[in-house]
Amino acid sequence: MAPSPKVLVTTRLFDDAATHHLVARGCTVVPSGLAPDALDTDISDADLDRLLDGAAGWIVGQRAVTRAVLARHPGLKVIARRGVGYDRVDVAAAEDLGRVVTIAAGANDAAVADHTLALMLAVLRRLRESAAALAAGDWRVVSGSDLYGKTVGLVGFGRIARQVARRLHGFDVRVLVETPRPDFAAAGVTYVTLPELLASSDVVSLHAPLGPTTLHLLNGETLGRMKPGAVVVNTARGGLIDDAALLVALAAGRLGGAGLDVFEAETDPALRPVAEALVARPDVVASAHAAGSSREALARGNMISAHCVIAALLGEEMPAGCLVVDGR
Ligand SMILES: NC(=O)c1ccc[n+]([C@@H]2O[C@H](COP(=O)([O-])OP(=O)(O)OC[C@H]3O[C@@H](n4cnc5c(N)ncnc54)[C@H](O)[C@@H]3O)[C@@H](O)[C@H]2O)c1
Ligand SMILES: O=C(O)[C@H](O)COP(=O)(O)O
Repeated sequence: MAPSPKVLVTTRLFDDAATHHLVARGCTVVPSGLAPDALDTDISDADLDRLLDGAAGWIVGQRAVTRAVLARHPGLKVIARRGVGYDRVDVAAAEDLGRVVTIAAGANDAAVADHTLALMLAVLRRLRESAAALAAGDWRVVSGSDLYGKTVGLVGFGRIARQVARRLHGFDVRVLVETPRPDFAAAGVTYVTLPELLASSDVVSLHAPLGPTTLHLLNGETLGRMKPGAVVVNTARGGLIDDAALLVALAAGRLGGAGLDVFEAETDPALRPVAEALVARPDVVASAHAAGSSREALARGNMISAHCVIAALLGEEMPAGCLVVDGR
């Protein structure tokens, strides 16, 4: 290993504490050159190759890490996600090429769970319409629905969904869960199939990773199986929902609204008009992939990803939170 291994940081909102830690452990930190809150998907391929030249570590945001990029940079030993989703990283290629891929497991699960509840409640209580009316000087009451007493269906039951379930118990709701491995004995949840969950839930909240089995999990057909007036919440990944089909279902009045933090348009600019039509709707409460980005979660994720890179480069044991992921 070079005496002062180069670590490229392209994830947005990286902070000084994590940078100083990398430097203190002998790394040379190379920033992306973008504005601190800009997405690394905005870096051109040529600029990325220039930035990665000679890098041993890469703390990456939502940018795709492809086999081709990895092959062009044989000195790149470790790719660390500051978050937990790694659907944009070709982990099979990384494994083939002997590279380490890590995530910051648990760094942002509380933040995403809080945000999920915020979206759920905001849609149910029609806070967007209420706030807009009041801002326009209209003091009428905009009446929404209780969360209390409802049935909430969670798709996926990993770190985030379990935190969502814990929070939901305080609302006295029935919690249904659909997951491929219903082996976690959680009090107060009932494991069901996806068709059962869709048919019974007043709120459907998505917490599964994006992959071949979850792409367009909610599409025209499955949205049509949901209870009339039900609410959809997605704080997981754009691509779990067919956004065009969701727009059709909302416009037809089939659903009660949607809370959306993630959109297909994030990775497919051709779908921008669909995302824009969704976020313009009064029954949609939206944020721009911010669920996991509370100040506290960012600080944790930044420091964990720095630790992951250092451990991989210096051959140390991976510290708590650093989870090495593979292609299986
Ligand atoms: N919006 C944000 O800012 C943000 C932040 C963090 C995570 N995320 C997304 O949330 C996802 C979940 O995060 P996590 O930390 O809970 O991950 P996790 O790996 O702990 O849990 C994922 C769960 O999904 C389940 N799953 C896998 N395939 C499924 C399928 N076909 N149907 C139903 N369930 C399935 C898994 O068995 C597991 O229970 C991440 O993959 C990421 O994409 C988004
Ligand atoms: O996968 C995640 O945890 C979220 O998408 C947030 O990722 P980020 O921390 O890289 O923004």
